[in-house]
Amino acid sequence: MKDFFKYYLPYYKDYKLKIFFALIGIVGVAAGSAGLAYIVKPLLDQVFIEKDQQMLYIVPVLLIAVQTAQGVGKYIQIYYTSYIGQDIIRIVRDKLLAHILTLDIDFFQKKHGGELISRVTNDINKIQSAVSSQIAGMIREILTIIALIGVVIYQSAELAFYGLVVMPLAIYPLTVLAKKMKKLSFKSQEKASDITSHLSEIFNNVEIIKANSTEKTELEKFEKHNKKFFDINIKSVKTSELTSPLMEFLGAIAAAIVIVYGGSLVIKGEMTTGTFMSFIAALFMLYAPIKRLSTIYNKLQSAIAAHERILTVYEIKPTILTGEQNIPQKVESIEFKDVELKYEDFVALKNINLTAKLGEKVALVGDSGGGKSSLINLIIRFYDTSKGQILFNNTCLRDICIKDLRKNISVVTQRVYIFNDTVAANVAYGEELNEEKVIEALKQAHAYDFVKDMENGIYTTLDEFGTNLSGGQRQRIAIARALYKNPQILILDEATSALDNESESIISEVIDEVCQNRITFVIAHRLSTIKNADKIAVFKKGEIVCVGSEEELLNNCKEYQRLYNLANI
Ligand SMILES: Nc1ncnc2c1ncn2[C@@H]1O[C@H](COP(=O)(O)OP(=O)(O)OP(=O)(O)O)[C@@H](O)[C@H]1O
Repeated sequence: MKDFFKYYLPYYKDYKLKIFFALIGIVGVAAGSAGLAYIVKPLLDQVFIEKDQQMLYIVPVLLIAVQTAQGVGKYIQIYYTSYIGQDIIRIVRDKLLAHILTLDIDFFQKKHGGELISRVTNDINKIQSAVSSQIAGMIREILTIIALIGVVIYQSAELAFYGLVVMPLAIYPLTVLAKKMKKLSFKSQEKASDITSHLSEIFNNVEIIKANSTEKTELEKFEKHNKKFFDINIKSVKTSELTSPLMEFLGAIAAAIVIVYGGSLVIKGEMTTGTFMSFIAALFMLYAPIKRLSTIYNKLQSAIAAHERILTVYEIKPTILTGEQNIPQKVESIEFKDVELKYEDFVALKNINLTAKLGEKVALVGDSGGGKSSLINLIIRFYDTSKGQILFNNTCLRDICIKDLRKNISVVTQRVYIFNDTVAANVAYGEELNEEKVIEALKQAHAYDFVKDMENGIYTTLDEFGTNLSGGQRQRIAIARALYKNPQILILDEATSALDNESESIISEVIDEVCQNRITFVIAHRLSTIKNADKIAVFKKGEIVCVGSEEELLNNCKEYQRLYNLANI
């Protein structure tokens, strides 16, 4: 718990004035509670026993005053503590996402998107109440306890001893319960994250689920996760709610002792009824904040568990580190020298030697799993080589600033990402929007003809999945986006494989046109797309087995001949 508070303490320094107001509120609540207990004495002794007329009016006024102090105090405290808590959590959430976004692509491929969403939402929400209302609650309850103990001791130090002696007895069982709560919270958050993961998987794959009629199977899987989540939460309720009866039991024992001992003092005339009643009121009122304090302590365990889960994300550091140099003004060549790539222990590429020159279109072909996409992963530095070097002119790729590198590379994949925004914003994604440049890029991609006929031209809003476009149109928007950047390196990864023959031939023409003045890599399953390639590299089991023009390969490369024959069956 100490570590938890130490971690969040620096965040509070920007809220000094707000903390001050919150504290005033907290003091108001604590003083109000103590005042209420104290009023019992003049009410009984002076109003009821001594029949003091003046006090008859003073006591109710005092009562209204202390209740108002308590109410206003509570309002002020809740407003300011919530403000501080929400704002800290906003910053923590931004910071966590900023960190996650610096991590390697490998991290995202291994982690479920849903799990990450759960960290950024569920886990952080758990911390929110801890850094705001629970901390304030703790301070408030502690102050209230101190104030009430003050009243109790002031009324009778001797009785106070009997009333409070049972308190230390509560410490051990409460600590055991808190430990159990922390474990359960950890498990509960894990389950919550399983649920978000599963939900995001279902919604992302809904087309496959419906097409295969597996709604029931998916629902059953979900129900299992949901039931486990329920079981753990019920266990948590069982544990945390034990605190209350435990405290009530101990409170009753204390009250019983006080009644027997204090009652005998009143009977003997050694204590006034008012003092006794004020004492017993303070004692009863005292057990409520103690009970609340232990509940807060339990809830804090769940925040601590969430915090520990978040810390594990912070412990992961990016391994793909940026270089300092800018990408060459003109990339004349990209050279792979004895390159090897490992995914953990699996060697996906080995002995790769390949050169691509300015103006060239280099095609990568080969069986599925041959290593074509892995080569692209290296160029855009999603992964780093485990051996060998990649040179841009004479500059080592690792020495180039990643941001600058990616600014100069455009990738078009088979899966087109459309954002829920206008055509123009989709084309200019990540860059400043320039209308003329958007139109130019759309024209180059042979997309302007259909875009200008849309309802609002380039300002027509596309939906997230691009469902108001055909597959070929989506692909052309993606090519326009790639060209808008005017990249030095253009990568087309299976960009035409999802298209029908007509769309494919249009896109292939577009690709031929846009290859000039840059280096282009094309991965294609259909060999027809790469007929005009300057160079074809044939991949087999992670190695390049032949490189050459189509004609050369048809004459000399058995693997290419095999692929060619397969394609022409
Ligand atoms: N992120 C990864 N982690 C571990 N292994 C991977 C990863 N990406 C690819 N692989 C493995 O590396 C090998 C090469 O994969 P790669 O995607 O480069 O092949 P490819 O030639 O592009 O295949 P396809 O034509 O099917 O896209 C495969 O065996 C694949 O399972």
